[in-house]
Amino acid sequence: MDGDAKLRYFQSLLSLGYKEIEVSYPSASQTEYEFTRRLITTPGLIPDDVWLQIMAPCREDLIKRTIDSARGAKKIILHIHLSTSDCFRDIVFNMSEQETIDLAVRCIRLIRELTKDSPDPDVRKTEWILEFTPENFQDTSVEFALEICETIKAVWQPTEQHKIIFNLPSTVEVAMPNTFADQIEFFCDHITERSKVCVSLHNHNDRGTAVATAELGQLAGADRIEGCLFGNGERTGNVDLVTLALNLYTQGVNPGIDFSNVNSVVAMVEELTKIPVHFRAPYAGKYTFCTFTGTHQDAIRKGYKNLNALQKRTGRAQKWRMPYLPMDPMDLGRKHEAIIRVNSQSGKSGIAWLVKEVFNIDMPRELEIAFTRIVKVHATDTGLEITPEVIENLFQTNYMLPNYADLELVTRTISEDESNVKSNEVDTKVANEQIHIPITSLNASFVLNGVQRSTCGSGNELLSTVVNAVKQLGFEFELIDHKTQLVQNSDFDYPSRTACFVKIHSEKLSPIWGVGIHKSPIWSTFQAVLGAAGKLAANEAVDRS
Ligand SMILES: CC(=O)SCCNC(=O)CCNC(=O)[C@H](O)C(C)(C)COP(=O)(O)OP(=O)(O)OC[C@H]1O[C@@H](n2cnc3c(N)ncnc32)[C@H](O)[C@@H]1OP(=O)(O)O
Ligand SMILES: CC(C)C(=O)C(=O)O
Repeated sequence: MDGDAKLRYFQSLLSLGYKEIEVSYPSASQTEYEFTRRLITTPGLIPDDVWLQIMAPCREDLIKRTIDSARGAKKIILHIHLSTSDCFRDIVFNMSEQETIDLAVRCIRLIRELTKDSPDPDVRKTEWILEFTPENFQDTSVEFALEICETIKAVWQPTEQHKIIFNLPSTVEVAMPNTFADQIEFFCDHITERSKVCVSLHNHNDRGTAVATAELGQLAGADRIEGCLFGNGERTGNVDLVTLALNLYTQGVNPGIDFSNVNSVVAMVEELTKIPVHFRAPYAGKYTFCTFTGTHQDAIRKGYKNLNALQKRTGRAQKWRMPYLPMDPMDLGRKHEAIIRVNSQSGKSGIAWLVKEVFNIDMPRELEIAFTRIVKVHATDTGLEITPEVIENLFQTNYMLPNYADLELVTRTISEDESNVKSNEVDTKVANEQIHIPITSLNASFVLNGVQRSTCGSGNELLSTVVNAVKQLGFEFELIDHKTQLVQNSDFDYPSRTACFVKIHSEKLSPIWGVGIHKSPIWSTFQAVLGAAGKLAANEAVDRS
């Protein structure tokens, strides 16, 4: 990242709520040094309660340069690292334990002189905290780690107000989380002047257990954890701070970090680091709140129904209790609509969910089963995910009039029976199951696919009247089932619409469904019956040929 990108990243971390941010390795390059200077010298970039952390190896020349980069800062955590494991001491440094301690002591003495003991009052105005990392702590004998930390503490002389940070890393993760936790517990129990020590963890993910290791280490006594958003870092990365924070959140502990718009955090990190966040990353992945399989979709649909019913009954928000979804996606600024994804392994619940999203209708159970068969054949044939657009297309093609939206009512005369319901009441009256609107005759003119047609029919009530009117157009069929439903998108959706579901069959062919949706119950019934009759006739024609 260049300076501008680093600045944006820094500001994003601030807005999420982080208070200790490692911003640079000033001795590594001019870019790192200048970025540190830019943060410190640009007024207003660093809030008063935020600590800048800067990092250096245990080398005098590089430490001097690092401290120089911090001139004028209010609060600095100076982070020095030196490996303590046998493997690194032998192979990389060729130093004994005593030589390693001696090097550390020399460097900490130098740091004291250049910071809190400096003769320059301006340097002493900075609040200095020393952080020391015995690198490869997990692979270091815990006795030696303690010995070097005790020695460093004695040289630095921390206070309770400005504790020394001992940052104990699994630099390369080489053991199970419980083993690491035992090492941390031992360290916490044996380090002296514990109230002047902040025990910090720094976990890498080589065994894929960085989160578990950090959490167990914290339970074992650690006070602080270092990590990166989405686990970026060398090799398999550092511990993922997003997961750590939201794991706390889901246990009812406020992590003090705001991920209420997690998608924007993903976008920021992906843009600046050019490293994508995995689709299945905990909490933040694109698929985290998507379910592809039928039984999961069914359970979640029931979960939402249950939650909504409880909320309606009690008039207040309910505790999150949802199969398969560990937290409410809304808490992360994510949407419920994204939850159901349908493919060839989905069942009727997921498909019904999408139909509800697209048309706002609850299909009768038998129609759900019939439509699921159609969708699954399509999903298997194409091998693709079923999107709302595909659902809309399949549903219309199979159950609705072609271009049903173009079906225009030209004229309609209605005669009513003795109960004398006024005609404008008829249009707004809706029943949830069977509709019994007392219409006994109907003259309908309509335009379908650009062709003007008209028909008339009579019966005992709306449904039989419409069925007869459609039969007058030359269709032969018998009505088997019929349901009507109110379709209301929102409180403002007035007048509401009616969905009509009919199932018909003929002597030769198996049953077929038709669906109509219109603000007039008469017209939605007409659409449903005409749509099903037309489809049945088309199937018969195919059957004959
Ligand atoms: C576990 C971690 O992630 S620690 C963080 C690591 N981060 C970085 O290294 C980023 C910045 N690093 C750099 O810019 C450079 O490596 C520098 C400036 C630190 C050193 O650069 P150079 O002097 O050119 O050496 P180089 O990059 O080859 O590093 C290896 C040298 O550093 C020494 N070294 C490695 N770690 C440390 C340490 N913690 N303390 C002191 N010396 C160290 C090695 O022993 C080796 O010394 P040698 O040349 O005498 O054998
Ligand atoms: C320098 C330290 C903190 C480190 O990155 C590690 O040991 O993993």
